[in-house]
Amino acid sequence: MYGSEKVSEDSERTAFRKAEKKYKLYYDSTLKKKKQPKQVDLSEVLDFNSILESWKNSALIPPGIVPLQSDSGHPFFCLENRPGFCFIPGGLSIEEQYLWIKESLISFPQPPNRTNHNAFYGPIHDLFVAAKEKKVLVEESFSNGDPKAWKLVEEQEVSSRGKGCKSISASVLLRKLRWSTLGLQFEWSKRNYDVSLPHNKIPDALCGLAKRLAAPAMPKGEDFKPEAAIVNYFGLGDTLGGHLDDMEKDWSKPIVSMSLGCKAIFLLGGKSREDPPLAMFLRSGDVVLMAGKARECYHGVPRIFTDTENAEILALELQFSKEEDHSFLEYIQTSRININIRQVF
Ligand SMILES: O=C(O)CCC(=O)C(=O)O
Ligand SMILES: [Fe+2]
Repeated sequence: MYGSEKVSEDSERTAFRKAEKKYKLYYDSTLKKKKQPKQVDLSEVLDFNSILESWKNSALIPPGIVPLQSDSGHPFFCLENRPGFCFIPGGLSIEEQYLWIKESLISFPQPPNRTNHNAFYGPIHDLFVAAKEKKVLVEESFSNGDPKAWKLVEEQEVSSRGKGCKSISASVLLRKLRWSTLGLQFEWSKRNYDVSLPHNKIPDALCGLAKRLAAPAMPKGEDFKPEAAIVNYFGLGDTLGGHLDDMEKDWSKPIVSMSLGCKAIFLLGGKSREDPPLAMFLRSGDVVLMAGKARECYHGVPRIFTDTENAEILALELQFSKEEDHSFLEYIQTSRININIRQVF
């Protein structure tokens, strides 16, 4: 489901794939100077921020979009032709965005939570701090024949280990961090939850937040139980290919999906990859709910924007302007984080 995965020739020709190709990042090879992203026509991308503004100012709403209000009075939108899909513009306050960006970088990738690095390097503790301290992950081999293992060491220590020693800097690993899993661990190779893997419960504060956000998409009288979450990390050029999240038992319960950091384009397709998807912007703080019929809809993220004009992270930059937050600011200025929370059973 990640951008690097191969796509078959047939799926290359679907309407979903065409939209992915339309929006994905290409560089302009006609320009001699610095690599420049190719211009892309964004005129068909739904912008719920401006829809909200015109709704508030003049009660005008484009056809097919249904404006609603949560119990707390927060506005959100549904789509007539995609029942079960809700878009909550600015569903997270700036303070919540600040908190969950920090948690996504500091706590969420901590073992026993797994990340995309586990399969190759084993568990890595404190990756974000290690990157800040310019540490390096080195491969250790043991003379007693124990299997090799990777360990974080100070930069200066690397040269003393000799030329043959395999190593990779923590900052490169942080850049290559693509996902971490919280609560019940998702096993990507089997595309299922592996309940036998050690795991911590989803933190209470995140549970509370997810329950509150899930409310507009919940069946009446039922309670959302957050049991697992996938945290996706995107740098410029990273994509999340069209997919379904179909490994949870009860599709009447929503997936609660929160966007943090740089703006992205989200594609919401239909039941088939042949259905032309709707494109919409996802900004920091936006929340998407997918429940019921919407759980059968292909979706993905073909593009994130990291340039000042398009990233739209000014408020976040101010929030992270203290000296002690510099490393978070640096990361989020070129990244997007998505936390999506699920009830598994
Ligand atoms: O990044 C996003 O907004 C969507 C993430 C998603 O669909 C997933 O992880 O299943
Ligand atoms: Fe998904």
